[in-house]
Amino acid sequence: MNTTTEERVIDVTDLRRTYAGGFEAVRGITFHVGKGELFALLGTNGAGKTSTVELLEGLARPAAGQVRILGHDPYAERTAVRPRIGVMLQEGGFPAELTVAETVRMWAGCTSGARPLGEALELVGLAKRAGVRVKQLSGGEKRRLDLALALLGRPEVLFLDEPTTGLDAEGRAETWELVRELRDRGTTVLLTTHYLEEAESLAERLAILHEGEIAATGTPAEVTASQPSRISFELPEGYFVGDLPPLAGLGVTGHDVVGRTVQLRTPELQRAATGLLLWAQQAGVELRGLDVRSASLEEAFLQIARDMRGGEHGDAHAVRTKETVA
Ligand SMILES: Nc1ncnc2c1ncn2[C@@H]1O[C@H](COP(=O)(O)OP(=O)(O)OP(=O)(O)O)[C@@H](O)[C@H]1O
Repeated sequence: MNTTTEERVIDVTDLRRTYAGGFEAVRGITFHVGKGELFALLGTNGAGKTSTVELLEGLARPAAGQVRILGHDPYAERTAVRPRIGVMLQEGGFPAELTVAETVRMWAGCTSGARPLGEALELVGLAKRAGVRVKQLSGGEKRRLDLALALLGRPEVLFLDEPTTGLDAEGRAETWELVRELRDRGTTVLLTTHYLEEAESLAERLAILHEGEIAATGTPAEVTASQPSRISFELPEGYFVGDLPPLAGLGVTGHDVVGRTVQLRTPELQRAATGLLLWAQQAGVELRGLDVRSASLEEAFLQIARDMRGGEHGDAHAVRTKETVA
């Protein structure tokens, strides 16, 4: 997305975060998110997602670099930024003895222009659970309560940290629908998630973090396009791999054979599939179990993580403590 500096609701430049002991969890990342855009931050465990999001939320000060949320420094200008953002943390940590309604009312007391209780609960499908104590909620219901609280002040910018963890398929779909509606009404959303299909389905753009750096960024289609597509099929009776047309000539860059199943990898899906099907037609054979597909975001993610591990350093990560120095 080509946004001017004024349109950038989230603007991150060469951001770094260092913990006590000198461990650098965020190593100079740059990205921006425009108004009404949904941007996903993905990464393996320990990649630096939470460390980054905490800087964006103004909970810690960067070691270097700059964050601007709605044009303000979220750490130094917290009072200007806080009322305009909604934060859904990974662990809500509500008092267990309070009911859902009491929890929302308590939160509303600290939120300017809070939505009415009924509206907040309706939004996340908890209206019928208003009188239930928090300790009796399921994991998924607690996530919805987290979301209701994040949405209470009608935020312009919404930070969602693993919003659908613990939700069943239906709950996840409902949350996705709600997040889409909020985005369509102009809310800017920064999402971190372990569910790659969640990012694929919701995000206009995303960044894959690995060891504190951005390993890949772009639209989901751009990120997956960087990975080879796959064609798999069963070798026809009486045929061997050597009987196939020359694979390099079809733009195939790699292949595996397991039993009689062949899997081809290619960055030129149309060329490879056409060549293979023409060959099958001319040979008068059927390619049973034929499956032709572009890389999924999940495959791209796993491949990027593997590639990055190839150039690993490791030692610098061994020594670290749990205190923030910056
Ligand atoms: N307070 C801290 N002190 C020292 N190191 C920390 C601290 N918090 C996080 N780290 C380290 O920083 C790195 C990034 O952690 P972070 O929690 O940001 O990753 P993440 O991408 O959010 O991971 P996950 O998906 O597991 O939540 C990890 O190696 C982690 O061990």
